Amino acid sequence: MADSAQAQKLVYLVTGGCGFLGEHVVRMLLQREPRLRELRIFDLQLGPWLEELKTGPVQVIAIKGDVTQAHEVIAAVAGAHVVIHAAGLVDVFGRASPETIHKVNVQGTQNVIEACVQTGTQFLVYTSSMEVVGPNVKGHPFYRGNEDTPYEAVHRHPYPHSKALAEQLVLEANGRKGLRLGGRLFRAIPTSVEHGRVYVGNVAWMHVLVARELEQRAALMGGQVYFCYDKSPYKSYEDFNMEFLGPCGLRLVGTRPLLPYWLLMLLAVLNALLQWLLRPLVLYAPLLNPYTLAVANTTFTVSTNKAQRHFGYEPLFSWEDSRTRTIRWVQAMDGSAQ
Ligand SMILES: NC(=O)C1=CN([C@@H]2O[C@H](COP(=O)(O)OP(=O)(O)OC[C@H]3O[C@@H](n4cnc5c(N)ncnc54)[C@H](O)[C@@H]3O)[C@@H](O)[C@H]2O)C=CC1
Ligand SMILES: C[C@@H](CO)CCC[C@@H](C)[C@H]1CC[C@H]2[C@@H]3[C@H](O)CC4=CC(=O)CC[C@]4(C)[C@H]3CC[C@]12C
Repeated sequence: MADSAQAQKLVYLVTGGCGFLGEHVVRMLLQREPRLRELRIFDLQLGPWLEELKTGPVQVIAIKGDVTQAHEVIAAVAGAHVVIHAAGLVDVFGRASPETIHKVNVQGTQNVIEACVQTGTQFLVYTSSMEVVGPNVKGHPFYRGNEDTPYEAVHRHPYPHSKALAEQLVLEANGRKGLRLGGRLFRAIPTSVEHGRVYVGNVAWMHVLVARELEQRAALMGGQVYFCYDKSPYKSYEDFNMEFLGPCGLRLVGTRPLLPYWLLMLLAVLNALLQWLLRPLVLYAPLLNPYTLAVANTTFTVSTNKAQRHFGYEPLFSWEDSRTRTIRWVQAMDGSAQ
């Protein structure tokens, strides 16, 4: 009894805990962090699924709050041993204004850092983005690179720009005291363009491990950047999607892109122009714009074992398991959309 009371001593806060990644982190912490006493979940929107978590041995506290509001963040952070900051505005489609993206991703992160410093929370794990590294607008491939691979990063788009600024803030702060299925998709991207993808469960697992090991290995791990990786195969964006969409009844038509690249780019530019023209009347934010086309059309994969070397990370879910789970998830999403 005394042992378990002593063992269960940690207070964690997950910002963006009701988002796609955040929910996985929350569930993973409850399953796999035996030292957890209290788990605070901070988000703009709280999901109804939180209720079921409140009946377990860990005290789960849902906090409806906004990372852009410094006082709300301080109140949530106070007394937490570890903060996992996964809240963010993910938008590469022009839905939100650059100012809003900056406010949530950069100012929000600054507020989290300040709250940690002010309240004495020593351990902050920040979810960045591959977009911070690239691909760059020049289309330079990043072929199975690792955290030390030189690559010319250029951030013209508001989302990667904001994530890069926020990552820099976190690094600098280190050490400071204080769909409908059944249909066809048309291939647009060559199969030779390789994309790195990671199963969300493994990303969540890496967060849990980093947070757990950070205290013991602060000298090694503090201020470090870790790529997320697992055993997912290197494939083009569309071929990878077909690993899940194929078993759900979708078919990818064409072994080569059906439209030439210049035509896709023209469509992308037209979309951007339409977005600009229509903005006073209606929000037009299609999937295809010059930025998303450049990302989809540039090889960007990682090959590293830094997380394994620094804190013993091994993927929790095999590729087969990740694939099966994702197929089930896609099927469930489709079911609930109908
Ligand atoms: N979706 C992706 O492909 C990738 C996402 N990331 C990063 O991972 C993190 C989580 O992303 P996802 O779970 O995919 O996105 P998501 O949109 O599902 O989750 C983000 C969560 O943050 C919350 N949030 C947004 N603004 C907030 C605010 N002002 N205050 C409090 N909470 C707020 C949202 O309500 C949402 O629940 C983000 O920081 C994102 O930049 C990194 C790499 C890839
Ligand atoms: C041209 C289309 C033909 O099928 C395909 C368009 C696909 C794009 C919408 C996606 C291709 C790559 C995606 C991005 C990538 O996975 C990295 C990301 C990381 C983040 O932090 C946020 C999301 C995203 C930018 C992701 C967004 C969608 C794509 C651009």
